[in-house]
Amino acid sequence: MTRTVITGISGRMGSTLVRLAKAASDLAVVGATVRPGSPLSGQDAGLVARLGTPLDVLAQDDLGRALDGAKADVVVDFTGPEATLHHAKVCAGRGVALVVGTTGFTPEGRARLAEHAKRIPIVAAPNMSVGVNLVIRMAAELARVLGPSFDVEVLEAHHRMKKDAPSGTALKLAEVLVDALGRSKDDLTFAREGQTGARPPGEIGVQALRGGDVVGEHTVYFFGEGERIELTHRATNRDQFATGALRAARWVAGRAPGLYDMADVLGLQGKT
Ligand SMILES: NC(=O)C1=CN([C@@H]2O[C@H](COP(=O)(O)OP(=O)(O)OC[C@H]3O[C@@H](n4cnc5c(N)ncnc54)[C@H](OP(=O)(O)O)[C@@H]3O)[C@@H](O)[C@H]2O)C=CC1
Ligand SMILES: O=C(O)C1=N[C@H](C(=O)O)C[C@H](O)C1
Repeated sequence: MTRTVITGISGRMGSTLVRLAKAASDLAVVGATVRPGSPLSGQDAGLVARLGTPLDVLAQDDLGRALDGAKADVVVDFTGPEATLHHAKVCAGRGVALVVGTTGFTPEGRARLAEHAKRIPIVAAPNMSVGVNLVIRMAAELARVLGPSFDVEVLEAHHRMKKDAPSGTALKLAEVLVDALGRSKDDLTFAREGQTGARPPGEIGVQALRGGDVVGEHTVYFFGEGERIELTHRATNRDQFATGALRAARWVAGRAPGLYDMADVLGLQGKT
């Protein structure tokens, strides 16, 4: 049984995680949190996460309090960059493993997460869907084989409430495409406007759409002469993100300290 604490349980991902963790026979939800000062603090986590049934675990507005006496193996965190970095510090101080789905970290934030991972095992990935992680690998492979004669563009679409852009997944795709094509981060173009001139060779475009209730869509375009390849993943609900995160939670509990990603969890050969 993996004893699991879930943060941000009133959120879109937090509530999905509580529902799927409760349904899993090998996971026990032993703690849950909401934002500090939230009026939901002290209420039953099942009700906060809109399960319709109590969970007999009270939501706390502080991760330390949620961990007190919980004997947790792992914390699963999909909140926001600042909250996640605070949670990573708390987990590192208590020797509890961590799964991070949060996106939108600055380079400094990512470095702080890596520092905490010297003390505890952390799985961090901008997209926990198995399908997306395979798409990321396929994109790298296509880029390597097609080479520089194809123009590469990444397009993502998300719901109107998403706070960061481009998505963490689009940035990960951009990173693996840069590597596969032997380019540099300077080749990434995040917006175009005005007299941009002809497309520079080697440019990799990354564009973001926002609107409605789009769960998450990513397409990598490979535009060639006389042909075009489009590699698309469309998420139609959040369950596959949560299922992947809970798989990561089972995998990371009890591991050696280190910063792991979903490729490690899924046993994919070599990192992209
Ligand atoms: N890796 C992946 O597969 C995926 C990653 N994500 C990422 O996950 C993150 C969350 O997304 P989503 O669920 O849609 O966002 P939501 O805004 O729906 O949920 C975030 C939740 O975190 C809560 N929160 C904020 N600060 C704290 C804190 N200090 N302690 C506890 N809870 C806190 C918020 O509370 P309040 O409502 O009171 O503000 C909110 O309930 C984003 O970064 C998103 O990009 C999303 C989907 C998949
Ligand atoms: O905020 C979201 O919703 C999502 N965020 C992740 C990202 O930034 O890549 C993953 C997913 O597409 C949903």
